[in-house]
Amino acid sequence: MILKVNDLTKVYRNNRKEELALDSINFHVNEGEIFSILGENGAGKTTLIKLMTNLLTPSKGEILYQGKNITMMGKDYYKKIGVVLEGNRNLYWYLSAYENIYYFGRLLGLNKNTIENRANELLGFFGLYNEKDKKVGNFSRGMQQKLAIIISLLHEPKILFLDEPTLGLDVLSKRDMIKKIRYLSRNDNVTVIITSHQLDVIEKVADRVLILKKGKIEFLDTVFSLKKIYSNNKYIIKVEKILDESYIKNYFNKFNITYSGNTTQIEAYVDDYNFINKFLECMIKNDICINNVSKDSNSLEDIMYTFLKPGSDKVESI
Ligand SMILES: Nc1ncnc2c1ncn2[C@@H]1O[C@H](COP(=O)(O)OP(=O)(O)OP(=O)(O)O)[C@@H](O)[C@H]1O
Repeated sequence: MILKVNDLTKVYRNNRKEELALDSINFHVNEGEIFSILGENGAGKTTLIKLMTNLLTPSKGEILYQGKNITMMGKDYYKKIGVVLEGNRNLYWYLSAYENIYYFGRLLGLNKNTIENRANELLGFFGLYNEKDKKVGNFSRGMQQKLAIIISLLHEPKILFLDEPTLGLDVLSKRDMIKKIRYLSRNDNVTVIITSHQLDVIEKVADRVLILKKGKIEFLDTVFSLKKIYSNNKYIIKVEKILDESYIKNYFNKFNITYSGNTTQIEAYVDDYNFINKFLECMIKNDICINNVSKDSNSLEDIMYTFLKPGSDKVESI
């Protein structure tokens, strides 16, 4: 375990108004894991990240880094963490990539040799070595994002905080970024704490997800168990005949139908596969051609949608 969050509470006080942004939350982060923080707008993600990066102080509770309170650690804690909260906005656009690295490296207290060695290694790793002398203002969004991450990794932090690292990236750059994040975690044992509204990214990259709702923890476990617990038993059946809704109702309680030409596609939600069997038997008995039967598991996005839907307190079956 690298971070331990105990009874963490944050109350904002403005003009005599109080806003409880985080309400006594407890969790830990394991060393080397990719830990993702999710939740709807206003759930408390930014507040939590700001507390974990020591940019805010808790109203109650504490965060321990390897057993030490991060508020007490002060500067020592900053040596352990790398933070990319606003991506490219941290960079100087009129300086080259290398000049940016050098400038921030010096601010981090690193000497010239260390910066040079580390810069060459990281520029190579992120595929930016040949661009190192170009002005950052001429960089694409993906290149700027990579450079911001390079700078945050210069001092070899143990924990890397990434806020929306793939926002605005094209498909290729997004995949590349996912690969790099996984490499950092798996090969360099960097703990990555990541927030993103892009759930396809989280699904591919995260080991565990913490879902916040109104300042409380709604769920905390692996992506795998989130999907296992909350995935619906949805089956897709395609048959070569136009079947009436009233007919399908004999077999399934919850379903959607779409028609195309002479085929009917049924999305059926069942807890018991026997209902599918009975339906298929009937199709065979009546000489109706079955084109497809498949099980469709929910994506993380589907699951989050049910979490965040107004009025939903728990994930429900569709
Ligand atoms: N400086 C502040 N003063 C008062 N209230 C605040 C402040 N910052 C955040 N809040 C409130 O705290 C709650 C949590 O906000 P936070 O920004 O942490 O949510 P979030 O999950 O990061 O949202 P988003 O996805 O929109 O960025 C919200 O109700 C918000 O209005």
